[in-house]
Amino acid sequence: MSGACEAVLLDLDGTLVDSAPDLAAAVDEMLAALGRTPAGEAAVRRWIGNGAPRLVKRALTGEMEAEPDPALFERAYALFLDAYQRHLSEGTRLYPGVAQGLEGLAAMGLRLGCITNKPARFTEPLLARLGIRRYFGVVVSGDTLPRGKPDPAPLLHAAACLKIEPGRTLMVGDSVNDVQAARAAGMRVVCVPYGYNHGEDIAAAQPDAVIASLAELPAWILNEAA
Ligand SMILES: O=C(O)COP(=O)(O)O
Ligand SMILES: [Mg+2]
Repeated sequence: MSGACEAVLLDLDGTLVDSAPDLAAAVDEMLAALGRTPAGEAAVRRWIGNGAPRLVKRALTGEMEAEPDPALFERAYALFLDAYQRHLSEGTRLYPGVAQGLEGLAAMGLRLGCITNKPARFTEPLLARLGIRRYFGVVVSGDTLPRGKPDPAPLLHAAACLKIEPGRTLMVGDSVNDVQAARAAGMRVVCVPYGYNHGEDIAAAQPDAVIASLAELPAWILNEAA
């Protein structure tokens, strides 16, 4: 687990991009179509991270793990998908330091992957529109495999695609799901503190390090994991 770092897997929402404004717009449009009160962006920020179906269930129930009526969920999920498709990249931006960090990692010759719980139909256009698709040798979305993070499968799948051992692969994320998936995959994990961790301090999940921005990542790897 302490081999030199040869690949870096990066989470999308809350790590590379602040997508909360567009996700909140889609959630609120869905709720309005169902005759419900809007949730607002602050609530949506706490609900992001376990994929789109769970986000919609949280918006319908106000609970993190509750199951809404299946027929209501189906209707709401279709409304959400339609709304998010239209809002996808209106207000979504790269966080400061992301472009510099990706460029630095690529210049070090590291293989890069993007591992997100976001559905693939949104991941690919978003990466392309923000101009960062070309950095990633593999993209694994929330519906690429039967299970998303915190299951280690998406991370192990990405490492296998890049032909790099898990012990030589670093996960970078914003949430406890990223830390748990990395630990279960036998990978080191670095977190950023600015994303969506359900309102909790990410340091409590005990990643190997917390860095203020991705601009710090190339130097961290050179010092800690080269
Ligand atoms: O919950 C989501 O849809 C996305 O979350 P992630 O990109 O942080 O994995
Ligand atoms: Mg995230």
